[in-house]
Parts: sequence; structure tokens; C-alpha cells
Amino acid sequence: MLEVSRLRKTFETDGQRALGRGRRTVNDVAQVFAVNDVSFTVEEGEMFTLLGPSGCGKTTTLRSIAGLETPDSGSIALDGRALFSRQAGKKKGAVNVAVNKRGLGMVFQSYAIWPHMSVFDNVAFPLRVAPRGRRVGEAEVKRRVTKVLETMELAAYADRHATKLSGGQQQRLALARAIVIEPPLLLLDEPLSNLDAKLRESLRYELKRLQRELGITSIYVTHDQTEALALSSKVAVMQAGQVAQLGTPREIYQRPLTKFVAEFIGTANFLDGTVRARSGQDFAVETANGVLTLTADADVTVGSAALASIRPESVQISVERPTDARNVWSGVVTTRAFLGEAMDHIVSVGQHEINVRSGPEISIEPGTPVYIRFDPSKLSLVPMS
Ligand SMILES: Nc1ncnc2c1ncn2[C@@H]1O[C@H](COP(=O)(O)OP(=O)(O)OP(=O)(O)O)[C@@H](O)[C@H]1O
Repeated sequence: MLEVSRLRKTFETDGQRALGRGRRTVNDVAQVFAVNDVSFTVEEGEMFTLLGPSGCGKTTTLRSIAGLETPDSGSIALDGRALFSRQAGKKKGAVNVAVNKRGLGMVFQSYAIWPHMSVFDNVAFPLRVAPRGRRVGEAEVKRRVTKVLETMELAAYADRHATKLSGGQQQRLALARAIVIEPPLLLLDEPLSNLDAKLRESLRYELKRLQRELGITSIYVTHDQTEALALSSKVAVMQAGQVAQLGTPREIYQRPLTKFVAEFIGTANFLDGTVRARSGQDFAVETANGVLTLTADADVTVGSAALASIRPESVQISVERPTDARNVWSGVVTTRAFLGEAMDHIVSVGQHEINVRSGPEISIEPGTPVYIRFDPSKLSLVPMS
């Protein structure tokens, strides 16, 4: 449906650099590779998320799709129609469809609702100012706006001034305004970030329900991994202008391909070692505490240094030695913390401090010798760098 291919965007930034003892300055012009060779495909009906830390290039990618930013090169096509296309260094043959001709729905962090208009008029606005070919009569405007307001549970507020809504209602209004034009693609840039934690969580599920019910193909930008995992059908984790990993939330969480992805998506235990044997996807990794066996889709060769990573909830802890002796280490509990629905133990094994998360019924006194076991199917392997 949406195809983004080899997208690049650089920005020039200038700053002042002090020379010597800070007396003289020169103007520096530095190039920032905001988006550096990014490619991905979004399928029909998908909620596709661009996830990454601040400055990784997710907003620039989204703005390029919207037409608010002109990339240096690459292509963006929607349903086979080129929205943007330009070969590096060539202006000839370039395509760049104007923002209002792309017909996309957008909701940004600072949702600009019209304060002087009623809720109804806010939602009707994009229909009333649509390009001539797509403009509809007032009766159709009324029908569509009423339907969208009902879907967003805002029908009761139709005549109210937009500013007289709560934060969550204003956010829903911004969404209503974006979807009323029935866009083929909805672009959402951190739309929940101005809301408090509780409202954010409830709107997150509402957004997911809506997205599924209406089947709107959407691209969502966030730096919040929980939000990304909860909402998305596909996630592209971005790092320094590039896609570090693309996959389903489960793949990204359970099978991170790099240390960056494993660290960014929640807490992980990293066990460093050397790959001693490999047969297809089965690996044996020698660590300071013994050999770990695991099955992973990893690109690491025998003899190379690697990191096995595992989530705290995939490590089992017991006072008795487990019957399956594979991947069992013995250590001592150093800390435990009760988290309500879960229990965390930190287990010291040689130089490693292993984070273990279990059900709240397991509670082991600090100082107790224990066994921990790493499930071979839950360990993933990433290169050392
Ligand atoms: N107009 C601009 N001029 C110069 N540099 C820019 C401009 N816009 C973005 N950048 C730089 O490009 C890089 C990517 O920025 P971008 O806003 O896409 O990141 P982001 O991942 O969306 O970050 P955030 O979550 O903080 O919004 C950053 O280094 C940023 O400083």
C-alpha cells in the first residue's frame, strides 16, 4: 500500500565553535543525516509504528510522507502512485506531490483544533475546504461529521466550543478531524504525548479499537516502547536515521537483532561470550559461567564475540536444581522487589547480575543460593558491537 524506498534527508545546521580560549568563534556548517537510507512497506489496514529515541529521524520520515519535508532522494508511493521520487543528485524527473494533494490524514503532537469553532465545525472544516474535485454537499458533510462524532463518542458535544473540551476529548476531536476525510493513510506523530499517563493509556486502547474497526492504514510515531508494542501490527525501530529492525511487536521484543534494539525495548539481561559451535540456527556460546545453548536467527559466526540476551521474565528461578540441566547457572539472590503483579529478584552469578521476573508467589530471601535457567528458545543472540 505505502512503499518508502531508500529515503534520505539531510539538514544543514550551523553553530558557533569557539577557537582557542573561547575568544574567537567560527561558523560551522554541519550536515545532519536525519534519515539515512530508510525503506519499508506498510500493508493495507496495518498500524505501522516508527519507534526510536529522540533525534533518530522518525518525525522527519513521517513529515516526508506527509509532504511537509522534501527528502534529498528516494521514493514514496501510495497505492502505486508516486507521492515523491527523486534520484540522488538529479532534479530531472523528480516527483513531489503537494501536501494538500496527497489527501492524507494527520494528527500531530500539538493538535491544532480551531478554538473559535464548535466541535461540529472543527470536524466539518476539512470537508468544507477540500479541493474542488473532492468537495461534498452540506447534507453529506452533516452525515459524515455526525457519524465520525458518534464513533469518537463526541456526539453529545457537537455544539460545544472546541476549547471547552477536556484534553482527552480535544485529542479525540483532532482524530475525528483527521479521519472524516476517509484518508487512505493516517499519519500520527506522538498524538498522545500531551496527555497524563492514565488518559494516555485509555486513549491508546481506544485508538487501537478504532483503527481496527475502521481498518485505517496508519503510521504512528512514538518514542514510547510500551505504546508501540501495545498498538502496532508492525514496528520499525529507528536508530541514527536508519531502521535498526523491522518486525512484529513480538519479534522485536523476543528476538532483538542488535544490542541497541534489545536495550531500547525494555530491560534485558546480556550475557557476553564467544560462539563455539553453530548448526543452522542452533548455537553454543561459551560464557564465563559455562556454555549456553540456544536457537536463534542470528548472523554471528563461530569464533566471534557475541551477546546472548534474555528478558527477565524468561529466566526461571528455583531453590531446587531444575530437572532439565541445560542452561542452568547457580548463584545467590542479592535483591528482591515486590511489584504487585510480579516479583523481581537479582541473582549474582560470577560477574553477572541477572534480573529475574516471576509471579508474585515466588519470593526468595536475599542471600539464598538459587538456580536460574535460561529457556533456550527465549535467548537471542546479537553481535557484540
Ligand atoms: N529543520 C531542521 N533543521 C536541522 N536539523 C533538523 C531539523 N529537523 C530535524 N533535524 C535533525 O534531524 C535529526 C532527526 O530529527 P527528527 O525530528 O526526525 O527525530 P525524531 O526521532 O522525530 O526526534 P523527536 O522524538 O525528538 O521528535 C535530529 O538530529 C534533528 O536535530
